[in-house]
Amino acid sequence: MADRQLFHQHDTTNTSPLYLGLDLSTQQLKLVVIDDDLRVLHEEAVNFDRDLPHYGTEGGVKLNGYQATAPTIMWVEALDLLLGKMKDSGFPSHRVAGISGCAQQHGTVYWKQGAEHVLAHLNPESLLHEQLRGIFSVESSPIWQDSSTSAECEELEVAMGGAQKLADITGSSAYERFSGSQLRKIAKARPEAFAQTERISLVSSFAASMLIGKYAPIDTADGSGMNLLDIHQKDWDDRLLNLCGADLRRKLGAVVKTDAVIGFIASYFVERYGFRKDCMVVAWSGDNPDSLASLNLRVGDSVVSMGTSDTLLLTLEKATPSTEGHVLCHPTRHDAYMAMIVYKNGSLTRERIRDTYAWSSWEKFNSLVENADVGCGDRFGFFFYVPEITPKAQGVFRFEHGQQVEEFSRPEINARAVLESQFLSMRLHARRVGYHDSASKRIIVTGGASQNDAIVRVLADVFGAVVMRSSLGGGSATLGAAYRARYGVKHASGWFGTFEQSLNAPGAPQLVTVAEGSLESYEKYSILLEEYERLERDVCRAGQF
Ligand SMILES: Nc1ncnc2c1ncn2[C@@H]1O[C@H](COP(=O)(O)OP(=O)(O)O)[C@@H](O)[C@H]1O
Ligand SMILES: O=C(CO)[C@@H](O)[C@H](O)COP(=O)(O)O
Repeated sequence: MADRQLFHQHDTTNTSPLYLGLDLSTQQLKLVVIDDDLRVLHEEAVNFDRDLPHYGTEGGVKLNGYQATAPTIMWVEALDLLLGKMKDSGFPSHRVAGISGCAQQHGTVYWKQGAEHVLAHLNPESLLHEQLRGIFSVESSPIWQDSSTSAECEELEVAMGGAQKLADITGSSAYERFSGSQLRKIAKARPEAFAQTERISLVSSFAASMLIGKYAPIDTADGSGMNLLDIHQKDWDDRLLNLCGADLRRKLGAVVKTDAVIGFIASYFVERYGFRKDCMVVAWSGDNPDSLASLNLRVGDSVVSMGTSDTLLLTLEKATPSTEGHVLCHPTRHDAYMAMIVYKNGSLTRERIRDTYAWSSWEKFNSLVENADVGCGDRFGFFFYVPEITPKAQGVFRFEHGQQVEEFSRPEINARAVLESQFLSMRLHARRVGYHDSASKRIIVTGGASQNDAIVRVLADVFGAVVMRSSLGGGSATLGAAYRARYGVKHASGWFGTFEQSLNAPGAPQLVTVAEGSLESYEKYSILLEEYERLERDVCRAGQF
């Protein structure tokens, strides 16, 4: 897919535009280059644990009990490392007409007083992390894996008149990882640091700020993951701002539509990496909204993204939030919304089972999955190694013939049990955010684990669905960002088609069927789902946190 040779032609006559999409996700910073026909020319990535080991992260994160953070400066260093790799590969950055990006959602970055001045005067002779070290008032950014703010969540819900009232405004009841409760916690626990903070960014708008050399606005889609934005008015809710910290309207800045052009690339990148001065930067968003943007979906399609987290995404024509799951502003349609359910125990939990029961090999894991029966012979597992979001519970619980057991009598069954459990949970909870549960629907899979055929076959069986993958591979959030970059530039240059129309180009991804679940499997799993739902209630009681 990525043809490095393209960058070695030194063809100065080729001036056709290129677009970049970046994704600052949990474990890595990724980049994709597309041309004006939407063809993917190149992909690159920096993995935090492997390429920046001096920060000592595991899976890009530092865990301390319920707290989960990432060193903000690590993300800064990653950006130069990535662009340095691109430069070394002969990448013609002078052809880049537009850049956009996305990031893991909910995490926050705290810029000290005076930081914007530093951003505006970056010296291309030294690296970003050398210049930005010390300008964050909180040096470890709380991220989406954090579950340390239960008290603040309760305070927010009580103050707003209940969980449903909060969801009616912001699209979600209070969630520990959402930025509002995280801000309230920092404002209370570290008042001096909070007072010294000039600007608060999401991870997405923080990365965009480096690119434009000034504070970048938060976009409506990623802003919907904060418990602070009124998703109907598409503006901050002042009552919530006041509850979460002083002077927040100023500290958060304005909110913009996700397709807004937010500025031109900063001179640092022009001088150090050869970008052209008029390269536009389009608002950055969340990685899940950009996964949705990367796919030309039909009405009724669902997306299952299996990155570090697992998520289920749907387009909604109307916002009817409940206390389960999330409703976000849609990234590419101003009149629509997206529903989202999120699981913390996604890829890392599958990896843990693979390492324990399948000799750390996906191949062996897959053969264990394929050799086990539907329903694992009346066995169910709940694998919440880290405190789970959906449902709110922690711990590992196994049931064999209705009885709770420490370990299955056939331990190798864990491989299929973890997948069945994850997908039964999605089917159960998806119904509550607007998914119409019936067989033969289309599910489009994205993210690292979507490349695994055995995993997607179980997904197809549990949902009785046609599971499809993009012909362009697994990392679709970067691609969504690149498509938005291209659309934003075209729009700013006077083209008034819709985002969906802009995807009508020769290199647009094709959806390829990778697994087909049958009506028979759908019905079998419908019966298992009733037992699963009952057990889940017990697990939630036993695994409270
Ligand atoms: N063949 C595979 N089978 C199952 N999971 C895989 C496979 N290849 C990669 N993964 C999973 O993909 C995850 C990374 O997915 P990715 O979408 O890149 O994550 P993120 O965007 O959160 O950094 C890894 O944690 C890994 O477990
Ligand atoms: O918390 C959420 C969404 O609500 C997560 O989905 C994060 O956005 C992390 O994304 P990945 O790194 O797993 O792609």
